[in-house]
Amino acid sequence: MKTPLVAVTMGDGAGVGPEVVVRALADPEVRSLCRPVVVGDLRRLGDAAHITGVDVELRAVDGPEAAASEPGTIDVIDLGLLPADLPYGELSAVAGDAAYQYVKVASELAVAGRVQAICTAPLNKEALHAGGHPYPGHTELLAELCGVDEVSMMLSTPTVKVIHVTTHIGLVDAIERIDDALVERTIRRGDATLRHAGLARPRLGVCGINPHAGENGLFGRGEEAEKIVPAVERCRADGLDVQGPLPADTAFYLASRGDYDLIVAMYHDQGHGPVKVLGLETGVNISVGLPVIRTSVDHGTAFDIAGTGRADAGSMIEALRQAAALAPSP
Ligand SMILES: NC(=O)C1=CN([C@@H]2O[C@H](COP(=O)(O)OP(=O)(O)OC[C@H]3O[C@@H](n4cnc5c(N)ncnc54)[C@H](O)[C@@H]3O)[C@@H](O)[C@H]2O)C=CC1
Ligand SMILES: NCC(=O)COP(=O)(O)O
Repeated sequence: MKTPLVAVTMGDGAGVGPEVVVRALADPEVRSLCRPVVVGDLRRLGDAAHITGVDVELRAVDGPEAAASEPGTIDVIDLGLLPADLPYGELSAVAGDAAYQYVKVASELAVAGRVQAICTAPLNKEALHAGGHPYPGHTELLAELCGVDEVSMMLSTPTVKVIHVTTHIGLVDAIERIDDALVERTIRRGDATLRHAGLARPRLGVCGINPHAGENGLFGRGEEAEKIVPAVERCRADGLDVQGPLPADTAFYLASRGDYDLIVAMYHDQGHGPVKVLGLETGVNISVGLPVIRTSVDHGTAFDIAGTGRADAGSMIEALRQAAALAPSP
């Protein structure tokens, strides 16, 4: 049986993206699960193979259809956008623009059905902006490229999964943006995703916004009652197994001991903080609501170690595993 074709974007060439990509794609287990094709710069990937000591042949291909399964070869759609002397660990508008172009090509391949999933290495948001693409991140960029209005960010680890109601906006704006309709749509997207993954009736815990979920009006301005309770009630009325609003700190403790399959976080750091504490190696970022499958590493460009060969590829390997698991049959 053929494994799914996955377009792997190289991310920001000044960061650890090329290193985690070559390390992950040399992993025999990854190659038994999918046929990857990297969208990036072949020369930079060669540099990364040298830095990491990964013994691999890099091969330029015109399209994903030629992608091989063997771990000894990495197939690359070479956009050739980066200068040979691009420094590691420094913000670069050229690398930011290139990272955008890789995602654009990968999304076109996915929308055309030429790959079954996209898996992204990290881009640097400041570089992306400096390169002329003012998107908050991949999620919003892919939503626009795929013609979708709203996408949710899910972080998945073996113990805790979390979906976010808001992500890359300021905290004051996030609280302003949260309303019961957005909370409800996020709950339903999370529930549907876990059902699709095989859970018959996922158990969801919904965080409050304020400390102790407002402690019955002691803290905050009644945001829980106004923005969260109606959404939870509507979802429960439809038979979803949803509890909340819960104190966010307790919600993550309860999820870690197995009481919930998915936590619904109201804003970026509420969901990301607990997941990052579990380690960078196993976390995967999954876009929920796109017409294509997209997974990503759960870490950033790590400019402090880029070019040193120290980058751990665990998150990239897990992101590729999840991409292969979620992808439709080729
Ligand atoms: N999927 C994506 O495209 C993501 C992109 N970013 C972007 O990355 C940039 C840097 O973000 P930071 O907050 O500094 O986080 P970061 O994840 O790049 O770095 C935080 C710390 O973790 C370490 N680290 C990260 N990845 C590692 C790996 N694979 N192996 C070993 N150590 C690793 C770094 O060396 C650093 O000490 C920002 O522009 C941010 O927006 C951040 C998260 C995800
Ligand atoms: N905090 C997660 C992150 O920054 C990744 O965002 P995206 O690029 O996947 O939208």
